[in-house]
Amino acid sequence: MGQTLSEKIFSKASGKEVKAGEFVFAEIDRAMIHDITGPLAIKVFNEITNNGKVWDPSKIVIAFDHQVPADSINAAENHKLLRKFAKEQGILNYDVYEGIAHQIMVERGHVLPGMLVVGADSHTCMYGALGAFSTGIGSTDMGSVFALGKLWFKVPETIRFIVEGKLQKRVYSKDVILKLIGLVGADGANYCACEFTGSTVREMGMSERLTMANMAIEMGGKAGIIEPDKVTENYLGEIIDGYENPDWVFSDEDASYKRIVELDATKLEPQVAKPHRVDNVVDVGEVEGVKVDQVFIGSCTNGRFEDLKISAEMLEGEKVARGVRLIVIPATRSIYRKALKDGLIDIFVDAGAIVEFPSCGPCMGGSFGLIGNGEVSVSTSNRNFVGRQGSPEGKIYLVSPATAAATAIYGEITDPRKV
Ligand SMILES: CC(C)[C@H](C(=O)O)[C@@H](O)C(=O)O
Ligand code: SF4
Repeated sequence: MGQTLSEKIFSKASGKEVKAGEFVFAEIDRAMIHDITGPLAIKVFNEITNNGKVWDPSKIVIAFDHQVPADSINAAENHKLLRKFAKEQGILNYDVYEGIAHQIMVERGHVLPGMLVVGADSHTCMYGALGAFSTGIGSTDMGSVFALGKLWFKVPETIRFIVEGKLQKRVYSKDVILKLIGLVGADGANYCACEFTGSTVREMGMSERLTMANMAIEMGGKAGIIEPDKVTENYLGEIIDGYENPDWVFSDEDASYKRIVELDATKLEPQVAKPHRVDNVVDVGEVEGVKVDQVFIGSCTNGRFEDLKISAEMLEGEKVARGVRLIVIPATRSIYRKALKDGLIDIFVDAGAIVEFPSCGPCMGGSFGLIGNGEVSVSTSNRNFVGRQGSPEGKIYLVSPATAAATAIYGEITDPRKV
């Protein structure tokens, strides 16, 4: 019997041939913390090592993204603590205002195919788009990773999602992943590696693949994974000088899967996750006309250059509907710079949007851009739980950047194919 990509990565990381269901103690290739989860990881690390040294400072990344610039004294103190720790430990990969941790991890070349990566954040599953096994862990687990460079895992079973066919105009990977989450449910892939494959996925660029893997956690997945190919090679070739001979890993033909889920994507309509569950997914036609107060284009799910470009092309020469707030946040500084150079920021500002500097922004209602009682938010992010973006009496609909742009123009949920 062959092995899945995840079984292979865990075999390498634990130094023995393993199958799903086995418990392993595996070596970690990269570990990420950010301004919310980092302080507790450091506290635990200091307790268990008596203020010792981390296992390998070059493998640790510290990002500042949830509350930047500091929006409270508490946040400022957290930032201070992280900077101090980075300096004391010789951690060079710490960036105060560079953008969302997950995007930094991929665009700075911290993640390579075949790696085992952990991050103290649930959407760490995103980096699997590069053919790595990457998963979110708690801050206390991270404290021990910092000390040992190892962590125990149960090797997950894999669900294979095979998506076939050409997507219609203005239907994107966000619609595909929302559809899949709707099909299997928010707990449909609990503790499984979600492997995305099929011609639709192969046709996607890296930005779209990252959106898919990012939301694996919203169906309970331990990781989102896409086998590496030419797209992966080109992406890494552009960001890493002299990148070659990748340590690529693939699932064997005869690997065993927990489940295979197939989707014919040719007739897929733009999808919307209605309040208050990510698996409450319908075709856009079912919610068209719902009046909105705020539209947010950004987050680790859809804050990349390609997402901004899709939205900007639709907003060019248009105005945001009266009474609607459109907040646009590029995921990282480099995306922001590219969007500036390419004139996208001008288009957003001319249309009446508020463009903010890279951060998580309103995605989890942590700092700014909150919604009030009874208000409706349409968001390109990944969660629409009660109170996620402010008032528990508010409502959040999750959509693609195209549906978000169309909605901002009309002030009500709108099918992007009409714009
Ligand atoms: C703050 C952090 C723990 C959290 C996560 O892990 O997902 C956040 O990023 C989120 O999206 O809810
Ligand atoms: S953008 Fe949203 S989902 Fe992503 S890490 Fe930040 S808060 Fe979490």
